[in-house]
Amino acid sequence: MTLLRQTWADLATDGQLTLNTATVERLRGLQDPTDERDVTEVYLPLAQLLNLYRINHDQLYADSYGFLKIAPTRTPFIIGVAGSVAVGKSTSARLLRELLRQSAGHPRVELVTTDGFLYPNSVLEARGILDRKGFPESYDRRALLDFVIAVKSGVAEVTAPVYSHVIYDIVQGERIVVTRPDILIVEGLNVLQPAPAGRGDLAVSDFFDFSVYVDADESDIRDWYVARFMALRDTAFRDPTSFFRSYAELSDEEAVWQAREVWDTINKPNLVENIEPTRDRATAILRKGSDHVISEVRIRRI
Ligand SMILES: Nc1ncnc2c1ncn2[C@@H]1O[C@H](COP(=O)(O)OP(=O)(O)O)[C@@H](O)[C@H]1O
Ligand SMILES: CC(C)(COP(=O)(O)O)[C@@H](O)C(=O)NCCC(=O)O
Repeated sequence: MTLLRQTWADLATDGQLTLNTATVERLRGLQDPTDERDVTEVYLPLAQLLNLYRINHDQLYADSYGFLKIAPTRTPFIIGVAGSVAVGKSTSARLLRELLRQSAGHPRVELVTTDGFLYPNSVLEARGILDRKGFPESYDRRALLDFVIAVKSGVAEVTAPVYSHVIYDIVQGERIVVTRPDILIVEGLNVLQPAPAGRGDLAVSDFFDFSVYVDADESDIRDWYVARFMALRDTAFRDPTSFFRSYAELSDEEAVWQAREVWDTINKPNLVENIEPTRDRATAILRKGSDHVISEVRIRRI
């Protein structure tokens, strides 16, 4: 079912849960105009719906363990957040993390981005796929799956590798540690992908209890990608350790050309071939207009 933004906003019943301007500004990504109104009108009802799913999930596990006569263990609720490069997934995932943390019982919520599971540049280079970063084959899917299974099974301490956009590679020796959260959010381009056909294997999406796809027209996302590239040229690309230092010297015209080139040869094909086809697998689709603002929400009913 598709709900226009106002109809969706009217579903919210918990006016207590909110985030202040400073928090929203801290959590939103570069060039992302998401504001407090979006939190109240879009993310608050979403967090409430998520909490309904979570309460039922916890009850189902408790009842099943009782039926099977096995010791009850706390099973974390897993949320996937998917969508194109530059669509604003990170903002959505961070806002949900914050809202869920504030909800009843103050659950422990962890957020992991799948870029940590990209193969290091040395491996991508050896396989001749350095220009396919973000495509399914550029990830160590087995390691990502093992990570999610370990968290879902309640392993006390699970670690994940860390990716840096600044050095454009996996950070050697750095890991993030996840210690038995109540909720795990897994955010990334390809998290809704099913397991490769014919292998009888599993995919991380098999472990999601709820999933969100952030959606917009490709031409709009391309414009946001280019605008963000221009903003990065004046900020992050100036960092002496940035892999993209040379981009900081590009003229406006050259920077637009370069950003479009990356979009047209990498991010658009990945969106069209791999990411967009997974959209209808999501429990909720947040649909953005050309102004980057969420205009409607689609909820999968089956
Ligand atoms: N080259 C870069 N340097 C620094 N930060 C970057 C760079 N590219 C992307 N980012 C940041 O990384 C985060 C994830 O970006 P992306 O994968 O495009 O997803 P989304 O825009 O959907 O959140 C964003 O917060 C973005 O601002
Ligand atoms: C790091 C990414 C693959 C996103 O990873 P994710 O966390 O979504 O798995 C992407 O932001 C990226 O940098 N792609 C490479 C092409 C580009 O520079 O836009």
